[in-house]
Amino acid sequence: MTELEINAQAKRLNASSLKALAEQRSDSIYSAGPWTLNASRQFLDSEAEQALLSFAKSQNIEGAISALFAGEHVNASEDRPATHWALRANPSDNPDVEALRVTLDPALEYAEKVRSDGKFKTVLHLGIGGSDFGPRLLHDACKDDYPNEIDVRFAANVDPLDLDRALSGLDPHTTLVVGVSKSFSSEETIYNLERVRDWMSEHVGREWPEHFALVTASPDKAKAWLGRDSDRLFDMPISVGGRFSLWSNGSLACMIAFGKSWFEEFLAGAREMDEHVQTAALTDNLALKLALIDYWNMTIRNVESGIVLAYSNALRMLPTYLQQLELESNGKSVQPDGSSIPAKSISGLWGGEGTIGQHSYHQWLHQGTCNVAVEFIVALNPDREPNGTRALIAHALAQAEVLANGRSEEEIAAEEPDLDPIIRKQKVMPGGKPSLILACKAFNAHALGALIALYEHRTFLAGRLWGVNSFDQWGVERGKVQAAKIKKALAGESETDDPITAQLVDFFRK
Ligand SMILES: O=P(O)(O)OC[C@H]1O[C@H](O)[C@H](O)[C@@H](O)[C@@H]1O
Repeated sequence: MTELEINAQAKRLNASSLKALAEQRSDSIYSAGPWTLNASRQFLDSEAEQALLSFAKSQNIEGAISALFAGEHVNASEDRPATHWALRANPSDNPDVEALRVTLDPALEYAEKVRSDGKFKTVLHLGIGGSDFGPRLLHDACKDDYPNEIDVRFAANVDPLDLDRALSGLDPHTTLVVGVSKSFSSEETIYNLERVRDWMSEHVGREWPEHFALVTASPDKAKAWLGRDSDRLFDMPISVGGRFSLWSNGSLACMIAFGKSWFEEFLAGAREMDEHVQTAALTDNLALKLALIDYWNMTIRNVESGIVLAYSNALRMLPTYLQQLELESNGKSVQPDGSSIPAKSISGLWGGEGTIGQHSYHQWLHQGTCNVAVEFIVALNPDREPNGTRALIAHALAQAEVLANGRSEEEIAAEEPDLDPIIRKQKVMPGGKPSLILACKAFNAHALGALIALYEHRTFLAGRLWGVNSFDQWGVERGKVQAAKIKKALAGESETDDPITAQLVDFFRK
């Protein structure tokens, strides 16, 4: 099956009504662990789905799943496996898996100790990118439902205000700083660590290293930074990419806040999803289903923007988290062998929290001219106040229905016969906007683990369909190099090559 043949399927379905297609596909419901996907409202029918599945097989999608879990070097450009899944695996006979799994033990033990000691009242997490988004998401998603007495704060940006805000009102004597950097060289993290070191040593003197726990794959750099060895240096395996690292000791701050059993529940949810992805038939594999829909919408149907709407206050950070996971993984245009990919890869991805966005950008979703695909994540907690919860569900379902079915001029005329015809035209909702609904009726750490693992596998499988290596990120390097040069120019120590940048440097220096 080629892309051309799939394109022919899209052409065939182009003029179809999404409402009619959805009614034909009302059995497009798939489950894995605590999550259920309703995928009815897509421009698909069984013939097109069959074509997509054949395409996936022609890309050896089954081989990709096996290769990931066999620890093959799926990250070709860095000649490494991608082993995030091993951190959540059951105890294993495979020594490589076991070696990764046990890297969590010292940090979990330390977390329990901090919890029982009671010395630290605040944990300040410093990291950026994959060393920040994951722990931030975990903390925000769980802080209301898991008993915790520790105030966890985050700072990531090199903008000094970020750390100023995080430090505001903190008592250094009861603060533990958790510094997370796989490379131990990200400028923002080192900058923030250095500022906090100064702040800490000003207040606690030579005891300052006792207030730091560092998580890294570069322990030598961390030791050099601390000026000594420490039993609070925790490992981040080199084969676990930054954006896949929330299963690692990178989540130490959350381990301390919520405890070992919480973290184990989180890992168990991911493990359940890993098992599903490895054992489900391709037709029922939730991660593959989502990857194929991404390929269909973004590559074949030219969707310009993928929108993730979290109908869950607990998951309000999810769109930001997914931007790194999906765009850093698949925002590429070259295959591992150096040749260009045959077609367009992932579209832009953004989103927000429902119902908040309904009072903002949903106008654009409903009546704008962009080709969008929307994803509703409805994650419920049965213990919450029922009227609000019912309203939350109703709004998610209403938005999905209106996006798909729209409201025609005839319908408006029948419902509002006295309406000025000019206004009537402006009230038309074109509809035909596909969406997915991913729902969980009892959201907790287990469900969160399953959800993130699902997105990881979807990202990897979609990357395979697009022909890219989802585990490297060469595109982020050049800007860092240029910034280092420009910083010198801003300090008056050198010139910049680019005339426009030089002009701007001049502007900021005056
Ligand atoms: O954990 P670190 O080595 O500090 O890296 C932090 C982040 O920065 C890099 O630029 C990458 O884009 C991310 O993938 C990574 O997660």
